[in-house]
Amino acid sequence: MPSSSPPAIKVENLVKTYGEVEAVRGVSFTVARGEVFGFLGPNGAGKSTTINMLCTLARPSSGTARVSGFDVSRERDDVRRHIGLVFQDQTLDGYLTAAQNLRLHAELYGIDPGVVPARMRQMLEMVDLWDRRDQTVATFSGGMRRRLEIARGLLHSPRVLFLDEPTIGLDPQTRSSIWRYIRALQETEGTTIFMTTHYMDEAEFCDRIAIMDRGEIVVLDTPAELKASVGADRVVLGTADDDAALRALRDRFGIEATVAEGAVTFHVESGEAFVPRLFAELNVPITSVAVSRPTLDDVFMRYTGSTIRDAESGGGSDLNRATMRVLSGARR
Ligand SMILES: Nc1ncnc2c1ncn2[C@@H]1O[C@H](COP(=O)(O)OP(=O)(O)OP(=O)(O)O)[C@@H](O)[C@H]1O
Repeated sequence: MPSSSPPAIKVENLVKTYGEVEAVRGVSFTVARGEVFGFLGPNGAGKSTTINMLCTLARPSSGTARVSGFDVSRERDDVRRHIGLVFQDQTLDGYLTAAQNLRLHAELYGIDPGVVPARMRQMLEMVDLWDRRDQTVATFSGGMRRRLEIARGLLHSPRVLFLDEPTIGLDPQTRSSIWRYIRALQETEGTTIFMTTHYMDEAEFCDRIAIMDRGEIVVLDTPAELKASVGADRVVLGTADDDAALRALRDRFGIEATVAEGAVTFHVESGEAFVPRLFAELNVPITSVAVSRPTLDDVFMRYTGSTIRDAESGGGSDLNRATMRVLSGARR
């Protein structure tokens, strides 16, 4: 990347307060051009508020953000021209056909009419809706609508595409095809993708992930580095004599293991490399062995204190978090 080209997104000390609630508490990060950037966090963490500021839908209380080189407060129209949005609230017109929805969007964005038909075809083919272009959207399934929204969000060749939970509620097949489009886009058009998701398996596909909690970014790195930061692999052993295995692990390897759920359990840096040594040196018959690497679930748990599923199901947490924020703000 030439040094003269600005990053896709550059955020510095961005703050958003709603009355007493500090929804976003001074976040800073940079997203490189062409990157697929994942934004995770429990409900009420401040993800939507941050995205809304980046998309010029909400004004920052303080701090700065530049998208594709343009300031979100002072150059809103320029920002808007260079971004695409696929949000959770559906904004397709059900009475119009797929093609009509896209044409409307092309007009709103002032796309050169000469290039519209070819671009429409390209996008509709990418999301496998070309054959359905003349059907009304009201007849589409949820997955088809979402695919059409993605096609529409891309019609004007945005530099940065914001996706808010693009695959929520979709079947695994549609989810994986949406990911195929996202990757294809990144490769063919160099589009930067900024997305939120609650699916940890999808977060794995991101180049980098930021985890937000209570208005702050608590960690930001590649999925691999994040998992490495959580630490050691977990090894679960079935043995013929657990007590003897615990003693042998301590004496021979200096490992303090425990018996959990009927199996000898411990953590080591590199589980796979360790297993052959176990078989060779433990001197206690091993009946089963399972090694598991830290997952992004472990990462989420480590940095937010809850699993993504618990975080998702905690319906009342927004209010609690807001209250906590007010209280913690008041203490400062
Ligand atoms: N318009 C608003 N007025 C008042 N408070 C708001 C407003 N929008 C968001 N908040 C508060 O700001 C905090 C952050 O909300 P936000 O929607 O950004 O979180 P989120 O991480 O996107 O959550 P979710 O995963 O549930 O979408 C919450 O406490 C929320 O109640």
